[in-house]
Amino acid sequence: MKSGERQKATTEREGTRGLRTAGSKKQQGNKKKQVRSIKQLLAVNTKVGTSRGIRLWCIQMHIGSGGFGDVYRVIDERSTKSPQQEYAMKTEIHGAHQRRLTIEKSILKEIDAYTTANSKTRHFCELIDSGQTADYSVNFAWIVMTLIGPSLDSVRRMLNKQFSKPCVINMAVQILEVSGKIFFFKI
Ligand SMILES: Nc1ncnc2c1ncn2[C@@H]1O[C@H](COP(=O)(O)OP(=O)(O)OP(=O)(O)O)[C@@H](O)[C@H]1O
Repeated sequence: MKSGERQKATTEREGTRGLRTAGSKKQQGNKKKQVRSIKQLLAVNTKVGTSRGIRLWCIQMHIGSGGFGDVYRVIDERSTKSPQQEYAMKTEIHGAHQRRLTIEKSILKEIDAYTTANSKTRHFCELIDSGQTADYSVNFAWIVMTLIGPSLDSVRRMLNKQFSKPCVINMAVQILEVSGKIFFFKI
């Protein structure tokens, strides 16, 4: 992340009030989840933004967590659009894996530049905003991107592990298309 982008975040909450500890008893059942339980999630209505940013992101809900970050549904509190457009914010607590979000951000930027220049169908999330905050007891870096639907895995579970044949073919075509693009980007 460039130094100019390392702006101090503005928040409407102070101290650690915007944070809550992640993990229920069930979540603490295995080793991976035990690691997650000591991390903290941002509470609903927490505001995150940069001092020079036009947008102020308001946390709506925690969508899920990956190996190195948490993902939230957010809206831009300063937007006058109605209905409010929803986005996804991925956060990363500063630590051993910090560079993963930086790498993800540069990949999204590169893809953005390509898709804008070539007006190609999107298969990737658009990078909307990014920043870093030190306003809470834990520092975290964040990116805001297009909000997409639930993962294929959760849809599969919702459908009792049954996809129709046309659906499978449609998914296969899209996966091949996106694989071709990833190859093009040499990611
Ligand atoms: N742009 C997005 N819109 C909606 N949900 C998202 C978005 N990005 C990620 N998610 C969801 O957030 C959760 C965590 O995603 P994340 O990308 O952090 O980890 P992952 O892909 O599951 O694993 P890994 O850490 O190995 O990349 C997943 O349930 C994913 O479906």
